[in-house]
Amino acid sequence: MTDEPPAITARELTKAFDGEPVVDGIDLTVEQGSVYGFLGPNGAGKTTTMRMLTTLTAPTSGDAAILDTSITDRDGVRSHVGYLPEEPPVFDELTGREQLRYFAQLRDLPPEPTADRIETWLDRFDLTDDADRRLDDYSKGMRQKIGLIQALLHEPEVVFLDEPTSGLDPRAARTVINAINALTDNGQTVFLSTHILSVVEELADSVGVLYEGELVAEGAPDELTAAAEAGADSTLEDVFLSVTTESSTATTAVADSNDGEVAGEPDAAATER
Ligand SMILES: Nc1ncnc2c1ncn2[C@@H]1O[C@H](COP(=O)(O)OP(=O)(O)OP(=O)(O)O)[C@@H](O)[C@H]1O
Repeated sequence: MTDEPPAITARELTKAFDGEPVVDGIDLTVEQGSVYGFLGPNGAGKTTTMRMLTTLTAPTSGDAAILDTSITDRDGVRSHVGYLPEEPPVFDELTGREQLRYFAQLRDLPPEPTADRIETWLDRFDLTDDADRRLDDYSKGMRQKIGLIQALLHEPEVVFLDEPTSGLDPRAARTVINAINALTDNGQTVFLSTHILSVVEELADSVGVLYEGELVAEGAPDELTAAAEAGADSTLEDVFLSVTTESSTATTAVADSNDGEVAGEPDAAATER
């Protein structure tokens, strides 16, 4: 389509702890302006993958790039990415507003537009009235919102979100989902890890399922569900369950990245990775 680089590429990306790979040679390509839903059971290696892609931990082997900037270039990658980890890094003794201003300073963001932007985000997430309360008085959901604003404040091209709706009430979760949609409208890319499959179904342009450190299925949500055993009635949950059981092998429906189609019958669609 264009010669823009992908937002994210990973080649044979591997991380081992004590010689045991927890992320085992994954290959990924995420196009700019898309939402990539990253699924997998607890302990599959999702957070470790995101930590590698955001330069918080170095791979044992393999390589990855954000917009053509290798993850070995920490400062280069940091300027392109925002990251909301499962536990947002905030200082309990600061107020919500102070935390965001402090983060803006750390990022060397220009004070004036940033101050306005902070107020806009606080308002959007219904936090204006609580912005001068200390973070140790915040609920989990409120801290989550501050963490999310922090990940978005510098308007990064690529945003990594680990369970962004965790702890949020339905209204706040809807605000986050709408905010994710607005990001992609703005050309930003979202790499979204969540266990809430309805969020992935609603938002993701493509989905990858990680199981025991390997990418066992990948494709557009409708392609994955079409290739699942239950056929037309399949849901992402069916796909998730079928590719993440002990008995499943790492041979599952994977969309052909060239033509976006899953070939043939469900069983025949199985592709070795
Ligand atoms: N620093 C570490 N040292 C040793 N093992 C680690 C370390 N960090 C993660 N692991 C192990 O790597 C595996 C993958 O963990 P990871 O947090 O990436 O999984 P996850 O898919 O994000 O899980 P969850 O959905 O529960 O958040 C787990 O077995 C975990 O115990």
